[in-house]
Amino acid sequence: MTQRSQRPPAMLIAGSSLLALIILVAILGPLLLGDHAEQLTADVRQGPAAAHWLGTDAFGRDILARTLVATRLTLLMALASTLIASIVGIGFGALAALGSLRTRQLGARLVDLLVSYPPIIIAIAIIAIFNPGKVSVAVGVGVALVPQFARLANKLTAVVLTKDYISLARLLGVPGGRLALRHVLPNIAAPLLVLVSVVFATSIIALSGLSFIGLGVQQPDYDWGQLLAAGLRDMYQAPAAVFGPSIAILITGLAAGLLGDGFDAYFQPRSGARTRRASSAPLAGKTSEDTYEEMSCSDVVKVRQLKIGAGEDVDDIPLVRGISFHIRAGEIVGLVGESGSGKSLTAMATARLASPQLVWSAATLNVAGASLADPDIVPPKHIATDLGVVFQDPSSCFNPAMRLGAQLTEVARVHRGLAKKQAWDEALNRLAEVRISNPRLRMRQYPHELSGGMRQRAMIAMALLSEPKLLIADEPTTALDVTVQADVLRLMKQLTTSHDMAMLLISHDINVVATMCDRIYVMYAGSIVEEVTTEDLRSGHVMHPYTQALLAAALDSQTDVTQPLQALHGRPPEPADYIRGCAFAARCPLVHETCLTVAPALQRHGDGEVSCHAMAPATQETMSR
Ligand SMILES: Nc1ncnc2c1ncn2[C@@H]1O[C@H](COP(=O)(O)OP(=O)(O)OP(=O)(O)O)[C@@H](O)[C@H]1O
Repeated sequence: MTQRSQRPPAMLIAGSSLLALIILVAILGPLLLGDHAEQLTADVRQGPAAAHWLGTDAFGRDILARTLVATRLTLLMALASTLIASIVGIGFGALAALGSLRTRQLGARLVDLLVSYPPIIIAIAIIAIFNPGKVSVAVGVGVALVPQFARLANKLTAVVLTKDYISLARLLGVPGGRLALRHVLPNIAAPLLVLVSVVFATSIIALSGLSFIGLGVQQPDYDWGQLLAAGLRDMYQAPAAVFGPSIAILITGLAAGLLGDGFDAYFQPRSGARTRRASSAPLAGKTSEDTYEEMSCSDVVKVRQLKIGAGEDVDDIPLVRGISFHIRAGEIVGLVGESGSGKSLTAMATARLASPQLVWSAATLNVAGASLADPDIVPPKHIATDLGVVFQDPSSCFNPAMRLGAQLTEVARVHRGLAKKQAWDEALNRLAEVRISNPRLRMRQYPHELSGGMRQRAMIAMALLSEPKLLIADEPTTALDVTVQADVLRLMKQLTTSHDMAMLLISHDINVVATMCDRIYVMYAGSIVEEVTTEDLRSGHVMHPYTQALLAAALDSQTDVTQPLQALHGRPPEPADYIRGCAFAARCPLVHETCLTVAPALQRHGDGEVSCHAMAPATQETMSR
């Protein structure tokens, strides 16, 4: 991802000016000096003189003229090598990263293997197969430099694919080719452009070196490498003969280097990124529309026994351990818990956006009327419209290489099939609705030109454009300044009412969910330990010792700030350390023998549910004795 500084740096101007001059020489040299360079004279092996500034060669030909004429062939070969290396390398590296887990692993290994071979050996092997000549040397050097592009493109693509705007693009149903061209390529272009200039300079040196040792350009053609070889043979009689081609190689290398450094300075890593929706991750195989099923109840989401694991099997390294929840139409449901409890994974799996590195299963996964519990089923297209996602970090959710207007209108066009003008007006209306100042100006700006609060509002506007039935908001205000947090939360609550949508709000802040939600699920170590209504939460009627501890540790307007807060000591266990019993046992003030060996089941409690042995009547009796 790239961010342009206001002005092209001096290096970029110097590099491109120098290269333009060299290209001019390459165009005009053979036209104006072609005959002169071939002219045989009796003045053989002469030093520099007024008639021949760099002297003459063994046939009395003017070395300066030959150097200038050779510019065209040398540049054309370097250009061909660079094009072969970049097109094949970027294509291979990016496609390998975009493929399935197995393709990615294989691709990465192959790239590592190729990089370990010295390029010059690969080039010589190819030339040996096709015989020395200008075509074989250009192809040989090009192929030899493919791994450099492949490795960089592979690594950059892998990084870009972790960005939220890619997840959202997938949810949007953007096809693979378009995803690669519009969302991946522009965001990996800057470092690749720098590499292009480096490889261009490298290929000139490699091509000249191969011509120098007789494996490159053959008579009667000549390039700088061949002129250098001829000059070296006559060096003792006419030492100036090597100056021409050497200086030409040096100046061209310098121009490419300046251009590369200039690009590097011009394109800074950009902090922003942009949103769109995504179809779920692994999605191959069966088609999806047939999986559509009407749900008889008012639930927008119904999940039963959702398990997510990081091993071969969902139970190997369990991250989410068989949780069940539901969200009714128009309802705001909170998912609260400490960092690492599995909130984001739950939300992403619900949207079928779980990372392809993870395995998951669910007895039921009904979202907006579609049954998505089979990981091999491609979610139907309407899921992309019915689900909106607002991520924690607004800067990672916009494509930094596209203006806000282009990104917003794309959502309206893809989701709702609106014409360009209509989509533009719709996007403007949404920006105004989320109270972004001067929406017309913002539409023309890049994401990095907006403040964090504005970007978050823009992301909400983008999510609204598809008119979703459910908005998943993953810590939507955590990255914002406290002064705008409350404002954004208030706005989101208003929007759920005005757009008649449900919301799954993820937060580690129990005060936030208590203010925003109708119902709250409390998560701990990959399990839901309590479901509680807002009224009960606000009045402190919570049953699980963990929920009680979260409430006690929270600061709100009623907190007596003269008294220390009751911190919850210790840390949640790592997934690999989950015990058979209750995961909270090590931190629980009510811990009992049973807690260490038997996992507590969820049981109804008032309007909610709780999973704690201390709440079970039998255990309560035991404990009170
Ligand atoms: N792709 C992954 N591979 C392996 N483990 C993962 C992956 N993604 C998340 N995890 C692990 O899963 C657990 C739950 O992560 P998750 O992001 O859902 O937590 P969270 O409750 O949302 O926390 P936070 O508020 O910090 O985001 C953590 O232990 C995390 O390290």
